[in-house]
Amino acid sequence: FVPSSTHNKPSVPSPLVLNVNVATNFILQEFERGEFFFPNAMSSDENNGREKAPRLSRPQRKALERAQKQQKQQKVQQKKKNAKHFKLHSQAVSSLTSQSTADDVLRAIKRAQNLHDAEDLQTIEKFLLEEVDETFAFGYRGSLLSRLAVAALHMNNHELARTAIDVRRVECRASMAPMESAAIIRGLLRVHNVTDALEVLADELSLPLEGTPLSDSANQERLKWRALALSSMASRHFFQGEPSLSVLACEKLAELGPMVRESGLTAKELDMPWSRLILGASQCESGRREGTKQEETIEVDLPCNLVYSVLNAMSTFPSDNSDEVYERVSNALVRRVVFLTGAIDMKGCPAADRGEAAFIGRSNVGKSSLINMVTNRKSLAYTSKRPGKTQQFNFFAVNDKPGREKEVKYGDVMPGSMDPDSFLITDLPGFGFAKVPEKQRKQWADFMSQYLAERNNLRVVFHLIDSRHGPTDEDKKIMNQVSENLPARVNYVVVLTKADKNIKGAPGKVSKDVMQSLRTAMNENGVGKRPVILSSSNTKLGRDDLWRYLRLAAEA
Ligand SMILES: Nc1nc2c(ncn2[C@@H]2O[C@H](COP(=O)(O)OP(=O)(O)OP(=O)(O)O)[C@@H](O)[C@H]2O)c(=O)[nH]1
Ligand SMILES: [Mg+2]
Repeated sequence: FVPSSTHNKPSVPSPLVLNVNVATNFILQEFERGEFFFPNAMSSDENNGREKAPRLSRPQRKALERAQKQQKQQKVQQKKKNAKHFKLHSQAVSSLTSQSTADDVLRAIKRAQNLHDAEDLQTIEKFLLEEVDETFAFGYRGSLLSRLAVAALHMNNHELARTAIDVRRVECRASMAPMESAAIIRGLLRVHNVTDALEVLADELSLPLEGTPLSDSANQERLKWRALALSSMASRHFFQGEPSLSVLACEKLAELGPMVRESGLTAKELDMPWSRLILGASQCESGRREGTKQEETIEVDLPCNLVYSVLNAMSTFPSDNSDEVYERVSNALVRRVVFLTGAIDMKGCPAADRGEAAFIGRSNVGKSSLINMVTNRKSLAYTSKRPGKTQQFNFFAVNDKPGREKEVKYGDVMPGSMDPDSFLITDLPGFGFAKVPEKQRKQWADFMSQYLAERNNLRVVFHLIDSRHGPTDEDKKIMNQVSENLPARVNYVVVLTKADKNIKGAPGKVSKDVMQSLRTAMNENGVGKRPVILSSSNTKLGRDDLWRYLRLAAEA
């Protein structure tokens, strides 16, 4: 209030008095308004500072002030910059810095995905691409990028996903985990980007790794995740009604199966979702039968029933003999089955209007039981402890038109037609049973040779042999007959039965001696190398193998 210059001029007192008065008035006014600021209330530091100030020269003081100001400005700018790039909406992790942990980033990604916060996701991407290098989070940057890609796909941000995938592949290749590739593939499939999914599969999950055996743990890991990625592909498209892509995935799985076996991975370690795949395939198939429009993205030959594609892939993999899976297979492949007729000669056979599979073998070897097993019915074909139960050629129709049994029983004429995968099963009387009169035995034998040679819709003959005893003389005769008369279009398959009763302490296996005598008999009687299936109607062993051949009848 009092200009310092006035102190230097004591010769003029009146303005000073005046000024003091004015000042007092002003103070009082301000006080009344409650806005007064006491000069004495200033901190002693400030006062001291004022007193100390003269120690620096003016240019020095100014320079100091400038430097301080600049420093302050820089700090503010840095803060602003950080806030612009890496400040997140997320409260759990509100900003990312190079000191953040992988867990922080992961939490931020998850939160952004859950909240559909596109801005946060972009901020995290910028952070991962621009702020940190490969040393960040102990080398987990690649994993974070793959998680980011998955989140981006969830939010339909394809561009961001692509960048994350590409950068990961180029900069973090060494640390890429197969599990992450599989997750990315799943993400890509979810948004219908099959092209990219196949590309990731080919680039990141190809096999085998150079110079390493398949049993190597890195190869095993890849095998496992490649298999799971392919199953995701198959399952997703089955459920979406796009069978061609699923069939393609199943074909790739079937190629992978033998490698998986070679690697030593077990069914338990793989934990393949076969049950779900079969469910998907059968749902897709029923849509197909009902004429629901199905998307065809690529050119692939579809089987007569999509379940066969899954089955084909499944049979190349190590099996865990899951009842649930087998149940689903039979229920999907045998939706209806009906006894058509019994025949004692060629005239009595039903129309040869679809493929056919026959079960032949010695009396009591388990033919009727095996038919019940593959069709998942308890007593479709009658079985008995007493040999000679089946006394005629019994014909069963699988997946015939609905209501076919009414036609058979009452002669009604039903509308509709059989399904594309319909086929016939023939249960034959057993040979070699002494109690059957000679004349009847001769009649059956003649009928059988005629049937094998002339039944032109026949596609597969299962020759059943007891796995405990090996081939009998009667079996050898059949082999001879097959080699001489069976047309080339018919597949001949040997089935070893009752494996559950086999070798004490090692049920489900067949003894070397039996196997040796079988191979010798096959060679000596002209059938040579043919498929041999080990089966048991009790434990359902061999069911998927049997179905691989039944498929030939269904597809005829
Ligand atoms: N433990 C065991 N017993 C079986 C198996 N398959 C069949 N059997 C039994 O073997 C007996 C004969 O079975 P069938 O299925 O009637 O045999 P089949 O070949 O049809 O006999 P025929 O009609 O006389 O020619 C029955 O008592 C069945 O329960 C099997 O895999 N394991
Ligand atoms: Mg029988």
